[in-house]
Amino acid sequence: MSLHADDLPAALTVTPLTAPPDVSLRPPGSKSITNRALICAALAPGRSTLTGVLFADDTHAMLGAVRALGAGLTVDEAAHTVVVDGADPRTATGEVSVDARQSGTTSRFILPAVALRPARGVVDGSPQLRARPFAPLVDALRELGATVEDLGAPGFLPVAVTGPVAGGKVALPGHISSQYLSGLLMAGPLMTDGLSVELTSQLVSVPYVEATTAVMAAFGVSVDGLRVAPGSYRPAEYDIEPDASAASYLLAAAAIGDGRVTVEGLGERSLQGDVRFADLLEQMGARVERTAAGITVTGTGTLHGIDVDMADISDTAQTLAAVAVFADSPTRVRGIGFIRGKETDRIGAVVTELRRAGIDAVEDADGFTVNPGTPAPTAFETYEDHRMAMSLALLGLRVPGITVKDPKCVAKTYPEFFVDLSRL
Ligand SMILES: O=C(O)C1=C[C@@H](OP(=O)(O)O)[C@@H](O)[C@H](O)C1
Ligand SMILES: C=C(OP(=O)(O)O)C(=O)O
Repeated sequence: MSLHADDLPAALTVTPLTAPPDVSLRPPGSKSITNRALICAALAPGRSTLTGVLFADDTHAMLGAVRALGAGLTVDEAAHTVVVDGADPRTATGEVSVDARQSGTTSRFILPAVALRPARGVVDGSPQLRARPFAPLVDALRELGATVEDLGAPGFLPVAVTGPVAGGKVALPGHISSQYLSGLLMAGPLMTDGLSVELTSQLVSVPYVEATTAVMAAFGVSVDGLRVAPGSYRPAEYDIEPDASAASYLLAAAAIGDGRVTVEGLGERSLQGDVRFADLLEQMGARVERTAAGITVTGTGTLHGIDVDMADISDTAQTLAAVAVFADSPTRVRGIGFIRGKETDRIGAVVTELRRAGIDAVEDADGFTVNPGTPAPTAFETYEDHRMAMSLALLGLRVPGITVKDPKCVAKTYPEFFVDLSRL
């Protein structure tokens, strides 16, 4: 049976490891970097070539979105390459519509870019995405001079936006999602007056904003503080590094399975904050080696619980919850109340599912506590959340009878997840 997301059954029982893993793997390209590079390339007049591209549901959503924006695309999935012929959206005509599917990044990055067009553009997504918060971005775009129509409940998708957006100064909350800020910054240089953002609350997911400014710099635009001067993007040849959030499952497997896993291509100069997940495994007792070429985690047979703020790297909180099950003391995760607004309420979901397996997990306003235990054979619900599926599957490496329902949901960011898991 193929373990690619397209071919998976309605429920998948994970085969426990029979020996400690000892492998070196290269996860697919970063979702976050792919979707940033696609936006910047689409806004850069001329031809850009992106290599190491992730092909998954979230990036297919972005490919469709930048096509609607006017970019020409030549896609070679087998070679992980996309050639982008960028176009200036400020000269576009005609109504467009974008289906962002389940993708937060696509929807939050494309909306400010669509607002650069002097014509109407509709942005919508799946029912799951329609339930995720958009109000701060809609409010900011209105303040910057765009017309935004609520086509559904105010503050949620779908919306229609008509530009051009003049730009200037805008106040933006930071505590709900960093994606609003990243999306505004990327459209910033094409706003008539440029853009200057003032955060009105503490920013979460900070490393993602650093990744945004790094990708913008590669396409010739610099961000000074949270200010972008009017200007233009330059086309570029851009190689996308592997996905650090995807890597968390593979590195966690080394710790859980008392083996050794190397993730290739995520060196010390990675743009992704989620590479710091390895630091947490180290704090728990695993051995970690970092080189320019990658990260190696070696399980030592002992894992201790930790108390950690994961506001910067919250996509790996569920991965940590799975590792914490096998520690010798409780793990407390803090600072991540905002992940209740992701694909699902991730705090509620992870606690509910661990408890379903007989693990004593406790929900808090801003995180959770996992008390270690031995999971019972369980069929886990996954809430259409790829990270629920990938994290809970890790339990099945150590104990028999772990089944993940709707495993296909990994297609959002990591269609080959179960293929790679089987290589352990
Ligand atoms: O900018 C990005 O690429 C992302 C930012 C994070 O979202 P929030 O800023 O909403 O926490 C993260 O969870 C998401 O998977 C990707
Ligand atoms: C939260 C996530 O994605 P997004 O917000 O881009 O939909 C994720 O990939 O875990």
